[in-house]
Amino acid sequence: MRYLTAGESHGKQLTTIVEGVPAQMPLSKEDINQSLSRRQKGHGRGKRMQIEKDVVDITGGVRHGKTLGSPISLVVHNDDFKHWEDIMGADPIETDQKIRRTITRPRPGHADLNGALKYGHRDIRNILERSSARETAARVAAGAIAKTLLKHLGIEIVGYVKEIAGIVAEDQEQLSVRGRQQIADGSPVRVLDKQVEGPMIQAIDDAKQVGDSIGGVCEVYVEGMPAGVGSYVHYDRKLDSRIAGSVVSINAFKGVEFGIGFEAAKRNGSQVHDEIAWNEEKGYYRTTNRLGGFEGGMTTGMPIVVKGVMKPIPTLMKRPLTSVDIDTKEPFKATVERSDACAVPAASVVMEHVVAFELAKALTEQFTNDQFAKLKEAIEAYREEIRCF
Ligand SMILES: Cc1cc2nc3c(=O)[nH]c(=O)nc-3n(C[C@H](O)[C@H](O)[C@H](O)COP(=O)(O)O)c2cc1C
Ligand SMILES: C=C(O[C@@H]1CC(C(=O)O)=C[C@@H](OP(=O)(O)O)[C@H]1O)C(=O)O
Repeated sequence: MRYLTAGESHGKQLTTIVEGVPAQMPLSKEDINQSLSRRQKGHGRGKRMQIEKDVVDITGGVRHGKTLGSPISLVVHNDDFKHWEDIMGADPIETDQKIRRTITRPRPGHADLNGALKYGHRDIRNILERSSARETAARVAAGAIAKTLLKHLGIEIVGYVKEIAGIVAEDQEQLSVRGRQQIADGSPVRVLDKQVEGPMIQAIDDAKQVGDSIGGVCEVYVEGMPAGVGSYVHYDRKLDSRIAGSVVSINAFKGVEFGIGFEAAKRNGSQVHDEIAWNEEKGYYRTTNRLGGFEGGMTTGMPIVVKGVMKPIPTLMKRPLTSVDIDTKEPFKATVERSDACAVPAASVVMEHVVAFELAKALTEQFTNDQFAKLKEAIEAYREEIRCF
């Protein structure tokens, strides 16, 4: 499976093409719309989320509620486009209008300056339109198809907020995937301990009030992946490395951890590795899950636990950093009209969906992607084979 997305933040629409989804898998608009709607929730977003109501139009690859095996094309319209038609249209415009609207002041921490240097654009709008995390709506649409595939195979995945501005949601460790889903379904910023919910929301409100931004940590938890998915034989087949790449590819994500992650550097080996046990019902399993479900680039059959860290949003409403105008070369202090103060809750939904895509991709590569029923059958047979191994 693979996917491509196209579209600018304030352009007409976002388009996603997903290729390699097995034929005859049940898929409805509702499966995708639920995910799109979850991505739009979450405390800390700016005014744009009040304008957009993301819903998908399936324009190819699905007929009568089932996939055809052909590429699936998905469209999500930008409701904000109506305010931007003259700025974002594909047709040429008058030079004086162009000059008036040209953006020449790059924001530190965004793609503005590097993108302008690389592509030679003197109007930074040509960079920010595509580097905007609006594109994550298209990625969530692709990931929702992957999630549907996983669900039909008995694999459950959920993403939620782990930490915001240093405030940690401690009580999640003991929860099952269902418990974690309840957290994510309600409001992605809600956590088990009500004591924690308050301070997180407060931290976001405080940042908003002073016109600054804050980041945090998202966690994705997966139950039901069989052991041995991925491979140790070549770097680009290691599933943990593919997941790490997909997480860091989310806008503003700067790091990834599996299981205890960076904490492993401080511990002895006996406190890091997970002992192997066996019983008739489960087959092989680990008595702990400190490595978060991966050994040798392959799943261990234990829950996958992966964290991603999101830096604070770079556009700062009232605490502008210094930058340089690319026309005048004069320093200036950036100010803005609209931005998110914190997008960690929304990003946890994005992370869930990019991880889901990597898992579905690995399963369809390892087993089959022709017919969904055959994929299911092959995985069930494999589960039984490894249980008795
Ligand atoms: C869901 C989500 C919403 C975001 N909203 C904003 C925003 O409102 N303003 C902003 O400057 N950056 C926002 N970002 C972050 C930028 O898109 C990101 O920092 C930028 O693309 C540069 O990429 P980098 O931070 O990965 O280097 C958002 C990111 C995500 C995941
Ligand atoms: C539009 C989305 O997020 C946007 C991501 C974003 C950025 O710079 O990354 C900047 C903001 O866009 P605008 O300048 O239009 O307010 C966010 O709203 C979305 O998540 O759907």
